This record gives sequence, C-alpha cells and structure tokens, in this order.
Amino acid sequence: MVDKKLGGAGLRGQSAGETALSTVGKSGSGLTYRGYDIKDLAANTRFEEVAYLILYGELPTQAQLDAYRQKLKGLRGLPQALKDVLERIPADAHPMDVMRTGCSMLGNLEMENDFSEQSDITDRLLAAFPSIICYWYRFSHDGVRIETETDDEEIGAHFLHLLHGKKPSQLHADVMSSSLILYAEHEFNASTFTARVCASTLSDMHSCVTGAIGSLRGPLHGGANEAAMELIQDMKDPIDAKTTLKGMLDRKEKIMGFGHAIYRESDPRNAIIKEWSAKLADEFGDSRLYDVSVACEELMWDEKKLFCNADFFHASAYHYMGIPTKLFTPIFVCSRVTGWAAHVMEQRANNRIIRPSADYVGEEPREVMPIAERG
Ligand SMILES: CC(=O)SCCNC(=O)CCNC(=O)[C@H](O)C(C)(C)COP(=O)(O)OP(=O)(O)OC[C@H]1O[C@@H](n2cnc3c(N)ncnc32)[C@H](O)[C@@H]1OP(=O)(O)O
Ligand SMILES: O=C([O-])CC(=O)C(=O)O
Repeated sequence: MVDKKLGGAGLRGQSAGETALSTVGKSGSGLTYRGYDIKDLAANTRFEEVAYLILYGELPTQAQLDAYRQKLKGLRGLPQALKDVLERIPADAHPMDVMRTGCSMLGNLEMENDFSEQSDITDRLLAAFPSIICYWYRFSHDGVRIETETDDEEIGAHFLHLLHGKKPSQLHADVMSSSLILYAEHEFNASTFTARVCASTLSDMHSCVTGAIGSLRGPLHGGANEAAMELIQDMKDPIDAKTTLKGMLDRKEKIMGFGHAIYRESDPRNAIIKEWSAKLADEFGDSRLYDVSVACEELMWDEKKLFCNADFFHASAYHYMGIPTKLFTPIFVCSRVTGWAAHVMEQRANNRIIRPSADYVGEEPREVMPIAERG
C-alpha cells in the first residue's frame, strides 16, 4: 500500500486543474485549507470560521464572525413548499436522497438567477441543510413538525439541537464543530470533482451541489462512515474485532473506513476524530466501540499497511452522540457544501468546460446491415 504508485485508472495522479483551496497529501503537511494546517484549524477555530475561510478567502475577524453567524442563523427556516416535499418522503428513504431532493427543491424555490448571487446561495445552503435533514427525520420518524429556527450560534450545535430536541452539551458541540472542520474541504475528491464538472458547463449552484451529494453518497466516498458503523456495531470486543476483520481480508472483502486514494501512510484527520471518540467513550461510560475500532486499526495496519481514513472513527464518535447511523453521511454534506461551493466559484472564475477524452476500445468501423439480414 505505502509503495503503491499513483497512476493509471481512476485518473489517479493526474492533475485535472488548479486550486487555491487546499492541499492533500503534500509532504510535510497532510492537509491544508488555504494554507492553514488542519491540526491548527481543528485546535484553534470553530467550524463557522473555517467555512468563512474556505468561502471568503481569509479567517474572519471577531466582528466578521459574529456577523456571519448572525446571517447564517437568519437562514435556517424552510419554505412551506419544501417542508411539504420533505413530509412526503417516506421514513425508509435514504437520508442522502433526502438531502439531494432538498437541495434540488430549494433550487426550484430560490433559484440562482445570476452568478453574483453565488455567495448568498451558498450561505443559504449551509444554513438550511441541517434544517432539511432534521425536519424530514423528525417528521418521518417521530411524527413531529419541528421549528428549525433555533438560536444556537453554531451549525453543529444547531444540528444536534434539532435532532434531539434539546441543546447539546459543550463536549458534543465541540466534537461537532471539529468534525465539520475535518470534513469541509478536500481538493479534487469525487464529489467535489462532480461539482466542478457541473460548474464548468456554467450550470447553477444548486445543480452543482445536488450532483455532488449523489457522488458523496457512495460507500467508497462519504458513505464509508455509515458502512464503518455497520461493521463495528456487532463486534463484541477487540479479539472479536480482529478475528472478524481477518476473515474479511482473507475473503478479499473491502473494509470501509480504511485506505485512501491520495494519502499513502495516514489520513491527518484520523488522529483528531480518534481523540474525540476516546473522550466521548469516557463520557458515555462504555468504551466497547472505541476499543474495537482501535483493534481494527491495529489489525489493518499489521496485515495490509492500511490506515483509517477520516470516516472510520467518525462512526463511533457520532454513535456516542446519539446520532442515528443513517444520518452520518448527511452531516458530511452539511460541512462539505463549503468546499463544493468554493470549488464551483473557483471553477467559474477561470472556466473552461471540463471535457476529457476516452481511449476507444470498441468495434472497428462497420456498416449497418439491413434488419432482415442481422442475427
Ligand atoms: C472521506 C472519504 O471519502 S475517505 C474514503 C472513504 N472510502 C472508504 O473508506 C472505502 C474503503 N476504501 C477504499 O475502497 C479505497 O481505499 C479507496 C476508494 C478510498 C481508494 O481506492 P484506491 O485509490 O483504488 O486504493 P489503492 O490504490 O490505494 O488500493 C491499494 C490496494 O489496497 C486495497 N485496498 C484499499 N483500500 C482497502 C480497504 N479499505 N479494504 C481492503 N483493501 C483495500 C485495494 O483493493 C488495492 O489492492 P490491489 O492492489 O490488490 O488491487
Ligand atoms: O479525497 C478523497 O478522495 C476522499 C476524501 O478523503 C474526502 O473527500 O474527504
């Protein structure tokens, strides 16, 4: 794994354009957003500061942050027509499909008429996504029509408040803020590239983000945090964890939450979310999920030199905060919309339609036979 060369299928190792937004896997610094190391950001900022950095180019002053939070707070309400749509989506729908539909419906109701509106449209999506997913979840699962306009200062706390019907503890608010920072931006990953391809046709912001949600949904990308939870939830203890994983590796099964297309030795986001998971396990008073996760990490490194990516310890961390597994990937959307939108804006600012070529491997030229002679 560590020695594997970048190249070949999946456009791996090929540059597909320029970005000033982030670096991934550059030696000396695993992940940076606009020049700031992810560890520095996670330790010293809150998510709204990072969203502002990604979208507006610099970290905000206190006055700018206050104004930005105030703006986002004022954008949490959902139009009745969107609530009507959300109420029609069944409880057994996939929540990522709810996000996709919610984003698309908002695009019908609050269309981006001109690119000069792109920042306001993005702020609206950033503010509205927690409302969209929680409104649908609480209506379809609990039969409750929630009020989505809370006075929480932060997006992460607002999400937990809507989900659980009460304000979260400081620890949970801190974990959510950190988690949203970790997920915010990641260069030309599959969902962001989807957004950029869409943007390159000069399409609207809602279309770009809706497409990106579809790409993030898959288990090889954002969906891995849910798949990781399904994997660890039945593991009894570290020994059971190692036996289970060994069997899966012997059967050549993929272990979700491990490996990465770009990082070769570690994902810098893992150490941060792992530390939060340990703190949550302490608070929860039952460390089984954390312990089995550590055992999985050890075994995967020993057997395959594969490391946990950002998703693996998110599974236990989110679970400890009482978040239902199927809402894990939608939280990723609530964060990554910042990166997606910033890439859309960057693409628009220096655009050429993205249209690669393909190596043809089909039939040689031939003539159409009259239908009676085919067979
Ligand atoms: C936030 C995110 O989106 S992070 C990614 C989340 N996705 C996952 O966790 C899904 C599981 N992981 C994977 O499927 C892959 O590691 C990906 C999709 C992330 C990267 O794929 P690739 O770039 O093709 O992986 P890479 O080239 O490094 O794979 C090297 C070898 O390790 C194997 N491998 C990679 N990841 C895993 C895994 N999680 N479990 C088992 N084997 C793996 C590959 O099958 C490959 O084996 P091969 O050489 O015999 O074909
Ligand atoms: O970069 C990737 O391929 C996937 C990833 O970790 C992310 O999008 O956060």
